[in-house]
Parts: sequence; structure tokens; C-alpha cells
Amino acid sequence: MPDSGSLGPPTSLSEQPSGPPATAPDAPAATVPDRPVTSSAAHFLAGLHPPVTTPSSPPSPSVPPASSARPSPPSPSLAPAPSLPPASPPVADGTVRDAPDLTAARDAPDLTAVPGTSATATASDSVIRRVLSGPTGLGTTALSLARRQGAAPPDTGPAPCGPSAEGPVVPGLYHHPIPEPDPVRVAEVSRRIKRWAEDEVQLYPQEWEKQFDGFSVGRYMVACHPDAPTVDHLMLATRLMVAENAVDDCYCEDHGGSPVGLGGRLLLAHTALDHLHTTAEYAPAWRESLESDAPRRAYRSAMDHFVRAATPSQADRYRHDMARLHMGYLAEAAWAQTGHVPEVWEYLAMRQFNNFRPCPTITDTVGGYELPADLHARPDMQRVIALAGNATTIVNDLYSYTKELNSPGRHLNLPVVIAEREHLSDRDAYLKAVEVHNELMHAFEAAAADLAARCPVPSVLRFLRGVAAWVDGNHDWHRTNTYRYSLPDFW
Ligand SMILES: CC(C)=CCC/C(C)=C(\C)COP(=O)(O)OP(=O)(O)O
Ligand SMILES: [Mg+2]
Repeated sequence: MPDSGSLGPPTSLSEQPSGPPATAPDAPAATVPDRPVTSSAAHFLAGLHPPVTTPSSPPSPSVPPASSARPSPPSPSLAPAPSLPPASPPVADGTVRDAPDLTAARDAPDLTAVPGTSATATASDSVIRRVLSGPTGLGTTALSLARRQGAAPPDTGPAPCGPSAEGPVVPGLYHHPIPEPDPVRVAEVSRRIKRWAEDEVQLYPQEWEKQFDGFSVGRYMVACHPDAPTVDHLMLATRLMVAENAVDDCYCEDHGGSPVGLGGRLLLAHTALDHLHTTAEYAPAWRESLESDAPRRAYRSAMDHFVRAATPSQADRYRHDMARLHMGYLAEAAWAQTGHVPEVWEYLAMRQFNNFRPCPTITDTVGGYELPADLHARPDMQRVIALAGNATTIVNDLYSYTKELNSPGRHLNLPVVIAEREHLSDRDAYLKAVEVHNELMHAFEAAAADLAARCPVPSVLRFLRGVAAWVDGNHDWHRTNTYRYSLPDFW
């Protein structure tokens, strides 16, 4: 039996922009622009990342650790913004409060304005910051995410949390530390996902249990979705994450996967997400096929749960992102079959598809609201999403470097491809991959901040915050998952 409760339809946030109607800009540049962030961008970024301290790795002699609490490049004309709670935090009954009124935000004085900044920028910053900050004043402290962290979700019990020792940050990696994920939520998500994996989809044989626990998917998803109104919402993301990894492991990689015949397996599994519509004669065989192996059982069940909670356009967005992912798997497999090492830019193109993108792009469904399809489709939003996906995926390349080095055959990742194609030592190639990651992160943040300034619609702002939270949670999970990952000895 599915274990989700009633999620209800996604809440529709007010779409009243505070400025002139936002129009989609021209297609974004294909390269990462190297330009300073604007004042409103800097405010947006400052609001995203309240200061948090986590153990840091030893400083590198050649690569100074990138500051995790400051946006870069710095904007000297701006005062530091106070830390902001998440926009539209959940209320105690598990529903999501509507976003604050933009009209009121526009009229309110900007207490953080700095003399010397332009009036236009200041007004715009003010609106963005107030929208992001969520409700304030008497009676609203219960809406704070930090306060909610102690609240016990329903149906708690003993939970199989995976190991999650503190791990070092890759030296020089630009990232944002996060607060420790709510342990009560982590325990409950971990308990429920194990029950789903074992009882509902028979995901793994007994001997893989330790690896399942070691994956720590409960911690992962709680870290990545701090604004999820309920554990049921978190479960939507958690089931999909487990299913996506089951397909990757069992079809492509370590658990029996192979490039040989991958296209056929992936296409048939994809029909669990994007159903076959066929004749009465052939439909039963297709339906039966969805129960015939663990990856398909997992995709089918996770998608059924997701579709019940998502709007049709959110479900379709997810299907599209998964088709992208499967195309990326196929390119990686084709190169593995022929022993081809792509050029660095070709590798980055493949990795833009074989990518975490399907995970941050469900942030609105998991948050209980909807980013409308036309706003999701804007080229500037697409650029933000692509950059976020690329930065998070290169984080994986860096943290999984030694794991992949020790796996059979040659496993491509960014340091390996740079070393081969640019004739660098393993160490120099790894350090260059860190730089590539950092540039992608800065470009993501600049693009998100620009979009927030250009289109300060509540659902856009909340979605951008959700994607940024996913980026940070993803880094934290990689850093802390010392069961799965360890850093090379380059420093
Ligand atoms: C969760 C999801 C959509 C995964 C898609 C692709 C994927 C597994 C990654 C981007 C992670 O990369 P990789 O396959 O290298 O994973 P590990 O390094 O083995 O953890
Ligand atoms: Mg990897």
C-alpha cells in the first residue's frame, strides 16, 4: 500500500508582479558570462544563505578555500543583508501559506538600503527581499523553518538512518554550508523509504541493505527540500531519488549495469513514467513488464505517487527531464562501448543531460505549490536550471572521483577527462575541475539573481530559492556521505 497521506493540490501563489510585466529575454548566452552581480542580485544571494559553520577541510596551498558564506564576486556598495527565513514557509497544519503581498512589500520602507545605491535598484531589492523573507511579525514565528525543525511529524518510530559522518569539503570548492537537516524528519523519511523499498517495490536483495542504508537518502532529501510542508511531500522526492539511482545502478553501473543493450532497457523503463498507449491486445504485457524488475517497479510506484500530487504540467516537466537524463546515460554508454574519451566540452554537454536536473526541478511539487509552465519555460529560467544542474553534477564528479577511480574500467568524470584531454597531472586536472565547478556556481547564482530581479513573481522567487536550497543540500550530502565518497589525497 502506498504510505503517502493526502497531499492536496499544489497551492497557487499570487502571480502579481510588482514591476512591469516580465517578458522573456532573448536566448541566453551559451557561455558563462564573467561579470559582476548587480545590487539586486547581491541582495538575492545574501538572502539565500544565512551564515552557517561546518567543519572545513585543510586549506590548500595553491587553492584557497572558497568562502562559503559570501557571494562572489563581492558587491562593495551593499550592506550585508540579514538572514532570511524561507519564503512561504509551511504552517503548522502542513499547508503552505500564500506568498506575502507584493504591493505591501513595494510600499514598505527599505530598511537595508545603502546610501549611494540607485533608487530603482533599491526598490527592486526591497521587493525581492521582502518576498523572500516570508511573513513577519507577531504570531509568525511558528512559520519559521528553524522553529519547525523540532516539530515531530506524525507516525514516527524507529528509523534506519544511514551513517552520516562529517566529511571534509573539497578544498577551494565554492559552496554554501547548510544547517543540520532536521533529524526528526530525516528519521521519519528514512523509516518510510525503507518500508517502501522493501515492502512495496522489493527494491534490493538482502545483501544490498547496507548500501541502501549507506546512501542516506532521508538525510539527502530533507537537506535538499527545507521548505517541504510535510513528510508526505518529502516522500515524493525521496521515492523518485531512490528509483533514479536504482535505474542508474542496475541498468548502467555497479549493480549489474552495462552499456550493452542499455537503450532498450531505458526506453522500456521510461514507459513507467510516460505510459504506453496501445491496443487492448498488447497493453496487458506492457503493464506486467512494469513489475518485472526492481528499477521498473520503483519508477512506476514513485511516479504514481508523484503524479497524484503534481499538476499535469509538473508531471510533464518531470517526464521531459527524465528523457533528458536517459539521453545522457546513452551518450555515456556509447562512449564507454567504444572507449572514446570526449573533449572536455563534449563531456560537459553529456553531463548536462546525465545530470541531477530532475531533482531540483520538482522543488515546487515538493513544496506544495506550482511554478506555472510558461514561467518554467522562460529561457532565463531554463538557464538557471541548467547551471544549477551542472554545478550539482560536477560536485558529484569531485566527491565520487576516488570511488570511480577504484571501479572497474575507466569511469569518466570531469577530472579524468581534463587530465586526458589537456595533458594535466591528476592533481592539476582535479583542481581545474574545481575551478570549472566554481564558475558554474557563480554563473548559476548570478543568473538566478538577475531573474529574481527581472521577474519578482512569488512562485518564481520561491522556485529559485528551492533550486538554490537543492544545490546546497546536494553538496552537503556529498560532503557528509563518507560511507560512499572520500576525497583524493591531493592536498
Ligand atoms: C538522482 C539522479 C537524477 C541521478 C541521475 C544521474 C546520477 C546518478 C548522477 C548525476 C550521479 O552521478 P554518478 O552516476 O556518477 O553517481 P555516483 O558518483 O556513483 O554517486
Ligand atoms: Mg560520480
